[in-house]
Amino acid sequence: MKKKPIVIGVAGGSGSGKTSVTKAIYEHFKGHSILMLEQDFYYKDQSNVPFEERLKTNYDHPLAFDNDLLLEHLNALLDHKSIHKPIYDYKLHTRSKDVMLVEPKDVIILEGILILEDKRLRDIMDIKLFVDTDADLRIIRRISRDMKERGRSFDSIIEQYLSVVRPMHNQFIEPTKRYADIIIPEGGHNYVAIDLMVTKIQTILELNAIL
Ligand SMILES: Nc1ncnc2c1ncn2[C@@H]1O[C@H](COP(=O)(O)OP(=O)(O)O)[C@@H](O)[C@H]1O
Ligand SMILES: Nc1ccn([C@@H]2O[C@H](COP(=O)(O)O)[C@@H](O)[C@H]2O)c(=O)n1
Repeated sequence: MKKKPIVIGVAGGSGSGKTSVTKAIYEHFKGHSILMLEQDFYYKDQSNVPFEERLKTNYDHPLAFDNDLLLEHLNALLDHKSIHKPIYDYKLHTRSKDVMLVEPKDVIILEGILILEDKRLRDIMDIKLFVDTDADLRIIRRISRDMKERGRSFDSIIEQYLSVVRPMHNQFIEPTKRYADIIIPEGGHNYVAIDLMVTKIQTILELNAIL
């Protein structure tokens, strides 16, 4: 009988370095049986909402996400079935028309600002990480990334940060730190924490292979 895949959750504030940590772990096992599932790709579809309205959506509130679909997909992968993962477009603020076929794998890394907020998701995770980075570093990283990669202006990033991102972080994201098994300071360049995670995953995979 096939072993249940290992699910690792990587949470943390926007700009904390979640994606960098996730990619570092993923790269280590690349070519092996591992996949990444980004909660951001499961923002609710807004293709029927006018663009001007999409600009006003609160993307840092738990209700912005379609966690039901995320859960459905996770359960399918745990059942060794493939899924059609949505693709998210940060410039258009909605899902793209395309989807991505994702085959089931032995290790699933689930990454997102609010993945530890939903008990249903927490209960599926074998290891829960929280990437913990000070707010000043997070906003500096976010400005740089959102201007380069997400088509945002400096003014729009600051306005969104002060009105939504910061208060939602304090209300919903920061409190989920208490659910984490491991807290990783500073994110993507914390090679000690990344190496520890890689070793842990390797051990679980080796045990699964012999048991
Ligand atoms: N430890 C770090 N030091 C400096 N920059 C970092 C570090 N970790 C991540 N970054 C950079 O900060 C930005 C946001 O990181 P990212 O991993 O996308 O964060 P998140 O997924 O939590 O929003 C990226 O441009 C990334 O290259
Ligand atoms: N249309 C959107 C959707 C999301 N965001 C912001 O993305 C952040 C989460 O992604 P990270 O990679 O930074 O974790 C979240 O804080 C949203 O504000 C957005 O700006 N526009």
